[in-house]
Amino acid sequence: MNDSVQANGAKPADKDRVLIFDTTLRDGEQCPGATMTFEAKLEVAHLLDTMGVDIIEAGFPIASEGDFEAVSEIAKRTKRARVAGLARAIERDIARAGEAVRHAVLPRIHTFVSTSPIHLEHQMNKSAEDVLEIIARTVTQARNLVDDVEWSAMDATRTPIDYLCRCVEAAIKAGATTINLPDTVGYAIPSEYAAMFATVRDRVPNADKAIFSVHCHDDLGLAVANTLAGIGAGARQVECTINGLGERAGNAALEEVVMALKTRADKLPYYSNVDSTMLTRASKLVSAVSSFPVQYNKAIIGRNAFAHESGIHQDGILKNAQTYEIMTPESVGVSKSSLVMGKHSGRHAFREKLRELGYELGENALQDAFTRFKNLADRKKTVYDEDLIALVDDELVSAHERIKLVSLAVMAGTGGPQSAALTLDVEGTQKTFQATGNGPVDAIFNAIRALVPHEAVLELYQVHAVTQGTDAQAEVTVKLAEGGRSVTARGADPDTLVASARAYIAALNKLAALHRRSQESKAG
Ligand SMILES: CC(=O)SCCNC(=O)CCNC(=O)[C@H](O)C(C)(C)COP(=O)(O)OP(=O)(O)OC[C@H]1O[C@@H](n2cnc3c(N)ncnc32)[C@H](O)[C@@H]1OP(=O)(O)O
Ligand SMILES: CC(C)C(=O)C(=O)O
Ligand SMILES: [Mg+2]
Repeated sequence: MNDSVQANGAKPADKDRVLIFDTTLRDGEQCPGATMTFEAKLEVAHLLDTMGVDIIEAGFPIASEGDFEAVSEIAKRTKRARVAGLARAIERDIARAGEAVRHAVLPRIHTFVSTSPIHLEHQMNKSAEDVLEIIARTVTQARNLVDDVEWSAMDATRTPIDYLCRCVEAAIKAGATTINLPDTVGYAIPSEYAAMFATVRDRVPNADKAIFSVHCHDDLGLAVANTLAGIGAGARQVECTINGLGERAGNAALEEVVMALKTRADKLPYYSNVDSTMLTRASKLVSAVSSFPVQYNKAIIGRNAFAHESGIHQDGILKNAQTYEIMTPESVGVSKSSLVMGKHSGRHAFREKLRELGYELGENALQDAFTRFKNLADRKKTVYDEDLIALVDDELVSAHERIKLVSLAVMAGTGGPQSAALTLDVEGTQKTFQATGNGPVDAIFNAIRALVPHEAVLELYQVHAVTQGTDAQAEVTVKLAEGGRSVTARGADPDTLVASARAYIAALNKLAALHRRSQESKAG
């Protein structure tokens, strides 16, 4: 239930309540490729009912047997919301819609007819006077079936205002309890859409007998802006869809409208009864069942809506989330903001991320790991947690080692022989060697053998990708055996050859450490 409080601390009045009419299952399903199964529709309707949507437009019962079945089953199962079925201004459509919603606790028939000259002439082939008569007849028919009838003027925003007022008056006179003035083709701009509502509400003598409704399409990307403008001009029902699913560019997105009202209650003193913490869940469900992916940067529920990669923003978020977030992730059902590690990230976020992963590094180790991370991020599109773990593990091991990799350049390809120019830091002294080999890895290992002569035998060499993609970090495992002892070590890097060198060097360091320890114990 609504718990919103206005900026001045007062509870909003009933007259400021905006009814949320969800048409995901009707207008949303109308967009190419979004067809949902019967079971999926029941699941979506259940969630909409639970989250506090006021009216669920469950389908267009005349469209198909399946649509009829879905509307009637949703009508039977829905506990709190009204359930609407859509019908053209045609007797059989209205009868079918009435039949489908009749078991609902709160049934609604939503009937519509075109009012704009272009639709009347080219689609309906009817005169303006014909349509006035059709409105009176069909709304009366619907009202004889149910008490709650919504009438829509299809293409209202391209309809001359005088004629639109006559149609609205006729619909209310015939018993319509909700009047919807849709921007069917997404043509309106906010000031114009608001003016249409203001004029109709002002001029139509029986306007106070109906609730006015907005229904906006996003052809110009203005669906939500127009919706808010309509509310400002007195509309108290909003028709919208989860994820903005709908005809062509879609309908006004429910989550955007709900959160705009909630977040900007100072300028938009209206409220809805939708539980906003369920928005993310609803979005995921609709995306899954309609097979429509949600764009990453979609407002409110896109995966980047509470994700931050740039260092300056991450630093701000860590200090106080309100520096870069105007609503809390919890308010839309996301557990917390995420800090995404990438080439734009800074030290504050890097340290915090490592803490989350269980690492507490000293200043120098952190600085070294950060330098390697930046290097990695420059070469790799996404730095996953696993990449960081591999990188820091590697850093922790090599920090105490006597042999360190300084640089590596490899010549590989079909020409052969492959060669590797390697520089190592061996106990504080840099040494370089260029070796050839039977393949680039062999060349690298030969160079290491030349720089750090040893008897150890390579028993295992294995490569695998830490994360997915062609830019994934490679993790190489090397096993070396010497004098009855064997050690296994790993090296990670997006470059498999560098990872190979790191792994071999790490194994040598381990062998040396073992050797040192046994010498010490013999001496002690
Ligand atoms: C803006 C909107 O979203 S409107 C809703 C759009 N949604 C849909 O169309 C989805 C479901 N539609 C359907 O399944 C089918 O179109 C049906 C069952 C409704 C009708 O199918 P058909 O009888 O084969 O007609 P078809 O779709 O080809 O043409 C539409 C007919 O409805 C008429 N029509 C369109 N809107 C209305 C209306 N509001 N009131 C009365 N007649 C209308 C058209 O003029 C056309 O009539 P005609 O056959 O006399 O030329
Ligand atoms: C059926 C009506 C309300 C509609 O979807 C529109 O006009 O966009
Ligand atoms: Mg529509």
